[in-house]
Amino acid sequence: MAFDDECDYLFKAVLIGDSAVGKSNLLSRFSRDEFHLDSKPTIGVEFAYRNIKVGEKLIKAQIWDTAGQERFRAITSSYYRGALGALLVYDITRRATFNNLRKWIDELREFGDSDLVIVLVGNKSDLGQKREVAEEEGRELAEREGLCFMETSALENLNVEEAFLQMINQIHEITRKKLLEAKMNEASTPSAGKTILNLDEVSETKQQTNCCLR
Ligand SMILES: Nc1nc2c(ncn2[C@@H]2O[C@H](COP(=O)(O)OP(=O)(O)OP(=O)(O)O)[C@@H](O)[C@H]2O)c(=O)[nH]1
Repeated sequence: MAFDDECDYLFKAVLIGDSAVGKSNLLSRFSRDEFHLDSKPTIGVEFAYRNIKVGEKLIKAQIWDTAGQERFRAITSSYYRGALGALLVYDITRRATFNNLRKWIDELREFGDSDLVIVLVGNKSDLGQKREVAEEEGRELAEREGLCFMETSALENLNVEEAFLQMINQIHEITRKKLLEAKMNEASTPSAGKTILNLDEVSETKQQTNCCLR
């Protein structure tokens, strides 16, 4: 997490998944409300920003998109460095992209932060007649792996906002807890008599639990 002048927090999040599952279109839909039927494979890394208000705080989400194709991918470790969230995307009309999720989850666990918030996304839900992966299969995998889950359509703009916001809200929640823990640690050291804890903030944090918090 970082800070800049215009916003309270700057979060980095990443998009991953096989080629042509719709990562770039999910990002363009979320950041600019655009969709491209003829989008070209991503080469290297691209990113986009969007400002979101969560409670009283203004969050700037910086979202990175890289190629699904191995030969076009940027160096993996730097792609994940500093990321607090990830949208892991497959295409509900191509089972191979679902079968490959194991590889992506292993990569996330290897290179990602231990607190990384991961939302599993089954994209192209508008193509129901070509479906090869049942919604239930996505949900079960997500439950087994402790991830959030959502089916989306970048084309029809279904659940796109929700998927990103779910990730951003979870990141915000985890960050708040960490800041609070740091404050409490500070308060419990003898030299930190000046730190005043806001007990409303503590109880509010305790009450908020949801599927992504592990
Ligand atoms: N029907 C439908 N097509 C989609 C949807 N999202 C993306 N597409 C199409 O799928 C193709 C690939 O989309 P991209 O967004 O470029 O996929 P990507 O995952 O970024 O691909 P790489 O850059 O190669 O990793 C394009 O032809 C898009 O128009 C969707 O929700 N529904």
